[in-house]
Amino acid sequence: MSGKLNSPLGLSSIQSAVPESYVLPPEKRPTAVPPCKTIPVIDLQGLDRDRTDLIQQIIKASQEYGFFQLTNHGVSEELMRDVVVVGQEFFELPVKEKERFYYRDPKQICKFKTSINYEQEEVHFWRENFTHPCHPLEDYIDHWPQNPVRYREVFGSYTVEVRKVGLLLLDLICEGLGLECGYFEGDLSGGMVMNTNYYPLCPDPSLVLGLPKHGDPYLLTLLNQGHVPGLQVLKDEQWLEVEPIPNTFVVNINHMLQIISNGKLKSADHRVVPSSVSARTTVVNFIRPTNDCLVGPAKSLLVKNCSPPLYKTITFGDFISTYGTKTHQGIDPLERVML
Ligand SMILES: O=C(O)CCC(=O)C(=O)O
Ligand SMILES: [Fe+2]
Repeated sequence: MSGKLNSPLGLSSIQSAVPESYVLPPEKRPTAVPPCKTIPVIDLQGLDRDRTDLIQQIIKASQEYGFFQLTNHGVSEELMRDVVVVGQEFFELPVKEKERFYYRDPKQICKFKTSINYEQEEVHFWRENFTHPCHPLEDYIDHWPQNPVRYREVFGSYTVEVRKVGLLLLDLICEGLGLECGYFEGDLSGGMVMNTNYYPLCPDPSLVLGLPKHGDPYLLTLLNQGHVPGLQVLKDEQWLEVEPIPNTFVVNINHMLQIISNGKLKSADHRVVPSSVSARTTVVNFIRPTNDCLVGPAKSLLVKNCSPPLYKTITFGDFISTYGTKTHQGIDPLERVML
C-alpha cells in the first residue's frame, strides 16, 4: 500500500504560509468577488399552490445561471446541520484513521484524497475530499466509515432525504422542458454519489484555489455549503460568489442535463476559494446515470422544437472515463460530444 498521505491540510491550522506546491501561477489566482444576491432563490413552499410558476423559475434559473438556491425543500434543519458537523468530524480524525480510505484503486467504494490528483498535478488544490456512492443505500452503507460513530446514521438519513428532493426537482424540470412524464426515472437517475469536501483554513487565499474551474459531469448537484462562503459561479465571464443561506441547497445543472435538454439548460462552471477566517466543510450529492445508460438530446424536444441535436448520444460511462483528464487540461469535456 502506498501509505503516504500527502495532506497539506494536516498542516492547516499551524501553517503560517502557503506551501510553494499550492501556489498558483499569477494568471490562475482568484481575484476577490463580492457576494452575489442575484443567483435566484427558489422557495419550494408554494409548490402545491404555484407549481407552474415554480417550474418556470427553475427553468429560467437553469437557463440563465445553471444554478439556483433552494429553500423550504423539506430536509430538516437538524439534518442539514448534522451532516456538515459529522462530515467535518471525519476530516478532523487522525490521519491514520482516514488513511484506510486513501484512494489507491478506482474500484474502491470509499475514497479519501487530498487535492484532485495529487501524484500527477503540477500545483495542488487546498482541499481534502471523501467520496462514495450512496444509492441504493443498502448496497453501500456497510462499507462506509464507522468513525465518526454517527457517520452511517446521519449520512444514511441525509442521502435518503436529499434524493427525494433531487427526484422532485427532476420531475419539475421534466415538466418544465415538456418531456414525457417520468423521463428521468430509471437508469438516468439510477445512481447517487456523496462527495464531502473540506477546505482548511488558509493563510493566504489569494494564492490558491480549493477547487479549480469545472462543470459537474452528472445529472444534478445538490450542495449543502454550510455557513462559510467560498463557492463562485461563472456567468458571462464574471465570477459570482454564491452567498451561504442557512438550510438552503445550492442546486446546479450538470453536463448530462445540458445534453438531454439539447443545450437549453446550462451546466455552469464553478470553483472554490478557501477562507482565511474559517475551515469550510461542504456536503455534495450528485444524482447520476448508471454507467451503461445512454444519454443524448431528448427526441421529443428535437421534434417539438424542430431543432437538430447539438450533442452525440453516448453512454455515461464513456463520458465520465475522460472527464477528469479533460477538465484537468482545461478542456471543456462537453466539446468531445458536440456535433
Ligand atoms: O464545495 C463547494 O462549494 C463546491 C464543490 C464542488 O463543486 C464539487 O464537489 O463538485
Ligand atoms: Fe462542482
